[in-house]
Amino acid sequence: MSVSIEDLRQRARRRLPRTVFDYVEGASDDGFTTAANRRSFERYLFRARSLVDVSVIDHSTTLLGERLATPIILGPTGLAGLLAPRGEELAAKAAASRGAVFTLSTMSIGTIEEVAAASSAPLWFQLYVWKDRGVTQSLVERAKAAGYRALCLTVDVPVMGNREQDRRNGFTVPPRLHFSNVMDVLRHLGWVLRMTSSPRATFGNFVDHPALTQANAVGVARFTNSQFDPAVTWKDVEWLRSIWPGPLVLKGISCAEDARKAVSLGVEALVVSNHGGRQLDFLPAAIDVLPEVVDAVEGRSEVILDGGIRRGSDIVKAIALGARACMVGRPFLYGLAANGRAGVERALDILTSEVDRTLALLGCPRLSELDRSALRLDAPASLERVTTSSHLGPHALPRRAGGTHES
Ligand SMILES: Cc1cc2nc3c(=O)[nH]c(=O)nc-3n(C[C@H](O)[C@H](O)[C@H](O)COP(=O)(O)O)c2cc1C
Ligand SMILES: CC(C)CC(=O)C(=O)O
Repeated sequence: MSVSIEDLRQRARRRLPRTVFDYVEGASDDGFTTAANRRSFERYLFRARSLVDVSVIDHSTTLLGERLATPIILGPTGLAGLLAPRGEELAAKAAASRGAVFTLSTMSIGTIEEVAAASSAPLWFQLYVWKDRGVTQSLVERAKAAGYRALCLTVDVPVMGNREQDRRNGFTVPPRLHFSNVMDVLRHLGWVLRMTSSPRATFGNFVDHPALTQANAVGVARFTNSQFDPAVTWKDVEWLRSIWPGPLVLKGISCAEDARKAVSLGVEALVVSNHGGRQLDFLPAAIDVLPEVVDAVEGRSEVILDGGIRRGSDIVKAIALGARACMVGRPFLYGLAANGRAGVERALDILTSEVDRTLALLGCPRLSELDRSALRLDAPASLERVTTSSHLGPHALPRRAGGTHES
């Protein structure tokens, strides 16, 4: 039985061919940022209160005007349908069963319409802007027609990050057998057999694209770099505002200046994210950027933290630092690969029960009442080893003016 996200990860590793697992794990360049996303959570320690009635725990939150049963959002992940047949639909169903938001990637295997039809979860659509603005506009219109509630524009992929392992593996869409991976694929016949029931093995929203035939496997970076527009600017945010009637979310914000610019354009929510360390390497850990962005927006936009969450305690730390909710990527993908819909539900249940236990032990029964006073903001000497090895220094965290830290 999987009792932690790491257990699900190990199961996913056993069940997936190496090239597919490597794609999920993929970090750019030296993997500094991916590792920092995890490591930096260790720098935030708790200040627990005792003798508080914690017999009832409330981990609900509000986001974009909606009350949500859980602060966990399933983030956009391209090609999730390679982990299990109809993978996006299964994950969206799991999200619905737990009251979580599911975000569908532009680059999913399942289409905008298939996923909307399969799930009653609150759905967000993640957008990559294509050079052909006609394609972009039609994606937005399809999402609107299918009932997606928010449009989540990813702003940290002007070009694809350098995922060296995918390049070594010759990872393509559809995945191709070649001399170097044939033995590995044969060792994962269960996956091969399961995937025979998949409707397709390429980007579902672009099935008619001439570059995407079964006969013509393309490298993900080659394809996306040829289609995504590296010239996207704030003007496009204004354009999207004009064609999308609902809330707009920007994902991939990593500094105060961009946060303030987004607020000035009326963007409703920002996702502090470095794409799980898959894009620009040597960005700081997302949790270390969070206070800067929270302080910059001054409550005029909601802030979501994304990157490195593997424990409920990570979620509690992010909420205490001012996030409204947290996105997870790999944790639910591990669950999906390990056991389909039930695996995603397991991932959500593991994180939720860890949130609840952490809140109880912290003496704060309501997630919405967390603030920075729940954390020790200065890394004590016991953390020196961690801070030294992470190159981040002990005082990266700006204090909120008038914070309750000393109370
Ligand atoms: C396999 C995979 C595919 C991803 N695809 C997308 C995508 O299509 N669009 C996007 O905005 N982010 C994408 N991401 C980034 C995630 O949305 C999220 O930012 C990241 O996974 C968070 O880090 P975590 O995996 O540590 O939770 C992807 C991440 C992974 C692992
Ligand atoms: C298919 C890719 C474009 C998805 C993505 O954004 C990623 O792998 O990080």
